[in-house]
Amino acid sequence: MSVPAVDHAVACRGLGVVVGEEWLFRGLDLSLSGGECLVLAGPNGSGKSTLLHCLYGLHPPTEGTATVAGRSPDERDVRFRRDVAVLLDDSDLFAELSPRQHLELLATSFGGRAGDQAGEIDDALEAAGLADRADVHAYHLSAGQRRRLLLLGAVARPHRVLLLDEPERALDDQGRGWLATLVGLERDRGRAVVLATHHPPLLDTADTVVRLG
Ligand SMILES: Nc1ncnc2c1ncn2[C@@H]1O[C@H](COP(=O)(O)OP(=O)(O)OP(=O)(O)O)[C@@H](O)[C@H]1O
Repeated sequence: MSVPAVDHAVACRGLGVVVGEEWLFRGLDLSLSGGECLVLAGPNGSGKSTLLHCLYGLHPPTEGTATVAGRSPDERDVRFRRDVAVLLDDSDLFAELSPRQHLELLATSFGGRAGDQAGEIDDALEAAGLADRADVHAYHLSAGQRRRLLLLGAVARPHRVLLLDEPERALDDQGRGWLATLVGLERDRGRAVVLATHHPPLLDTADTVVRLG
């Protein structure tokens, strides 16, 4: 499903975060429209995850402003969550649900009817290389298979903006190729993507690279 491109899907002005007594980053200006991808790069501890937390309303900036999908980030606000999908460090699965049940749950949670998206779910599982694991409990999945399912879950939600923290983690070469395709599809559908990565080929998917640290 395509969504209308949103001008300035992400906009930050003078954003800064202090951790302890030091500025992790400061004076950060970002501007991203629908259909664009912004990649956050930088060494361990440079603040990439913290910046993503700011954009999802999980970490208040020390100074400056952030606007995401036209709102001040607040993950408790259902209107915000309807526009902003996320895969963060601590994103997790329901151990007792299968990949298919996870995606069905997401489909029905956001207004769809059970069964309506069965074909799309099959296609998504196939593309992610999870077709033969579609009906096993999530606790039987490998780390890379869990990561693939978490990514599928993030993009299965309605959203205009997608935030991804090191989405390549635990993925093999084939999985990283699938991830790059997924990010390309998101852009084609008019979504704005912000991702933090240590995987250089993902930098090629970027319209803008912001290096922290
Ligand atoms: N709430 C917090 N309280 C204390 N320190 C924090 C907090 N949030 C982040 N930090 C510190 O801020 C620094 C940046 O962490 P962050 O996870 O944002 O970096 P990163 O660039 O994502 O690193 P990595 O590449 O290792 O994932 C770290 O030193 C971390 O310990």
